[in-house]
Amino acid sequence: MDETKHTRKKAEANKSKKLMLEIKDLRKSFGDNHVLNGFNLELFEGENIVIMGKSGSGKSVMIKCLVGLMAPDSGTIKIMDRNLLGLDQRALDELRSEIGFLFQGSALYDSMTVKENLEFPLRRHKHKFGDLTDTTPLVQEALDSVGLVHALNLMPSELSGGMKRRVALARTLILKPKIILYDEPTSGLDPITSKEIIELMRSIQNKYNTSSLIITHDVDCARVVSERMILLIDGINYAEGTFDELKTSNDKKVKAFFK
Ligand SMILES: Nc1ncnc2c1ncn2[C@@H]1O[C@H](COP(=O)(O)OP(=O)(O)OP(=O)(O)O)[C@@H](O)[C@H]1O
Repeated sequence: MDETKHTRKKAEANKSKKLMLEIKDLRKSFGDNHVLNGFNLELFEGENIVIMGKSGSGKSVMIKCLVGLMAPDSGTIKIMDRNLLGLDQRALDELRSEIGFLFQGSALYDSMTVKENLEFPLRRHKHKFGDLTDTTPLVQEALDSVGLVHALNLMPSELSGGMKRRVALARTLILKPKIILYDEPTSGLDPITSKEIIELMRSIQNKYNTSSLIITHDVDCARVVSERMILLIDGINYAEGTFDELKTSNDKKVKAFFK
């Protein structure tokens, strides 16, 4: 099928889907450094969007605005129909439990077992599950989703880099988030382990029907996990489309990402 038709068809299909996240005209400057100059994004239920941008292009600034860690200068952010920028701390905390993060720095607590690491978010977000007397079923389900049930009682020091990343992902999944934000999910991993993590991201999307925003420089990762991609250039969504559409673009700035 012709790619333009494909995108149009996809856009039409999206119309019937639930809008999970909407960013409109997001702007953020630090003095004369205009980082975000009107960034827009729509993320639909069950969709994976990859965001690529050069180092310093504003990906982290955008994510920080998205999770309420940084206030934008202007623009709107709606998460599941709730206007993020108007929420008080309590409402923000509740909304955060619907969003899972897999950040580069999302390290495990070294002094805790895998099980204890996974129990941690359950305690922080009691409003979602109440006072659980037995966390084991939830911990096991999350570990099962990443193929690591056998690691329940291991310490982080006993895990490989890839296993640590999987446990971090399980710790994200335990709250059954509707949206997952991945920041460089494959960085620092060897190609085979990267491939495993990428496959896992797809299987999680299929199993939980999550919507994900994935920041990555990894072209293979982008190809496999994304329904759509956004290139963040000059503070805006400079180019948007499927992997194949962007890869075959004639625009110089777009081409640079696929070399
Ligand atoms: N708190 C801050 N104060 C001043 N400038 C900032 C602040 N945070 C980010 N910046 C600036 O905003 C710009 C974008 O930074 P950001 O960290 O979002 O880039 P990035 O796209 O995530 O880069 P990388 O891929 O290297 O992580 C940079 O010029 C950075 O110096």
